Amino acid sequence: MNETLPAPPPLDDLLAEGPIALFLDFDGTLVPIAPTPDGIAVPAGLHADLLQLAERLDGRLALVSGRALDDIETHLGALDLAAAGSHGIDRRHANGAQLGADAVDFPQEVEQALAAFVQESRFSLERKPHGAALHYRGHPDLADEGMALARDLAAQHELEVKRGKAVIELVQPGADKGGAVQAFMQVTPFAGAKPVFIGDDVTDEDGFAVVRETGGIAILVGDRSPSAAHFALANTEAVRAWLGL
Ligand SMILES: O=P(O)(O)OC[C@H]1O[C@H](O[C@H]2O[C@H](CO)[C@@H](O)[C@H](O)[C@H]2O)[C@H](O)[C@@H](O)[C@@H]1O
Repeated sequence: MNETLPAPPPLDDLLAEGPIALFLDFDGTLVPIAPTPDGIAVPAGLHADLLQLAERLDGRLALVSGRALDDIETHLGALDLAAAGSHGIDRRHANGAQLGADAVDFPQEVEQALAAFVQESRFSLERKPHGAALHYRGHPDLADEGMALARDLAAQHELEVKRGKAVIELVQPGADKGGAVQAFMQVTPFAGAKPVFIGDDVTDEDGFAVVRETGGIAILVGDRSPSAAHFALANTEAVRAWLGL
């Protein structure tokens, strides 16, 4: 638990002050971190609980994840929620309609280069339509090698590198969670509400920065310093309890 950040006020208290728009990270926020991306244990009824919460917020709830949207659907079922996947660049309204421009596909030659690289290494490759992730959980010694490769490929193909928990990712320029929050906050039903962003990873700091700049509330899950968050919750269980799930 972050010792310098206080717990957020109860959700009911925030709602009593006015409408809020809730932006929720997925891994490490709603679902505990697991050894592999497919090995997560999704709490029973999570999707139904989120739908109920979204209804309570008049639809102002969006998932904002590093995962691809179709990957999240393999774990939650067909999404009836607003969501932004692949680090926020692939955005959808709750009815499934695209929000903004279509996200650009990940270059095939980069995916092939990564696939060839992981065959000869202890990394595992997560393919996404708009990015790719090199996972090295359990092998922290691989981080420098992974970063060197990712930086090279990013420079050659005009991509960007993101680091997360035991993962190095290549993404399209502009893929960041802050951009997703800004995009949702311009449209119904989010516009005019106070944004609240909850996330655990360094990639969530982009979302924190945007809600901070726009008078919202940033909530860190776990511990990290520095962070732009105002408040902290200890873990995914504390998040679900705070949300009333
Ligand atoms: O933005 P998020 O929803 O938090 O997604 C961030 C990345 O999460 C996943 O990787 C992380 O979680 C895995 C399962 O717990 C874990 O094995 C891995 O070490 C973590 O980095 C996902 O696989 C990535 O695509 C997301 O970008």
